[in-house]
Amino acid sequence: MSKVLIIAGSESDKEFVKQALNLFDEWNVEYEFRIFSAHRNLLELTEYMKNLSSEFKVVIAVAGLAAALPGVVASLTSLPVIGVPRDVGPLNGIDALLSIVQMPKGVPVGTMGIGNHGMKNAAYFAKRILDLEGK
Ligand SMILES: Nc1c(C(=O)O)ncn1[C@@H]1O[C@H](COP(=O)(O)O)[C@@H](O)[C@H]1O
Repeated sequence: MSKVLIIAGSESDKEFVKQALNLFDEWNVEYEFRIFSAHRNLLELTEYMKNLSSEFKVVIAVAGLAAALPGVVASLTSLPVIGVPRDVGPLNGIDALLSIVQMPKGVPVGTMGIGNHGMKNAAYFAKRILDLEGK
């Protein structure tokens, strides 16, 4: 069974991420949800990504503020990575968006919009990627 991996930067992102998890539950899409911060737990994140199961076909990486996480995840896998900028902090997600969207060449992150719509669209986009397998 193909699965989606969702990684968020903090426990404080959990409720936000739930919007995507609810959609996956509704669609019977399998997923794993993990919390890792590139800033705070880089070594653990790297170790986890090194041993990733081949069941995963796409990764969603969610972070607010200075959002290094999606780019770092994209540097550690050849799977498609969808980045979601969370609308937190004094800049309301503009900081996270700019951290995610301008990746150096060769390390792409498919960047969604800021906030709730971006989180839900990440689920829709991941589902489209999984659906390619049956086509
Ligand atoms: N942007 C990052 C990264 C990272 O990019 O590695 N790690 C945590 N964070 C973000 O910091 C915000 C506040 O986190 P805390 O509530 O833990 O202080 C969260 O939205 C998280 O995604």
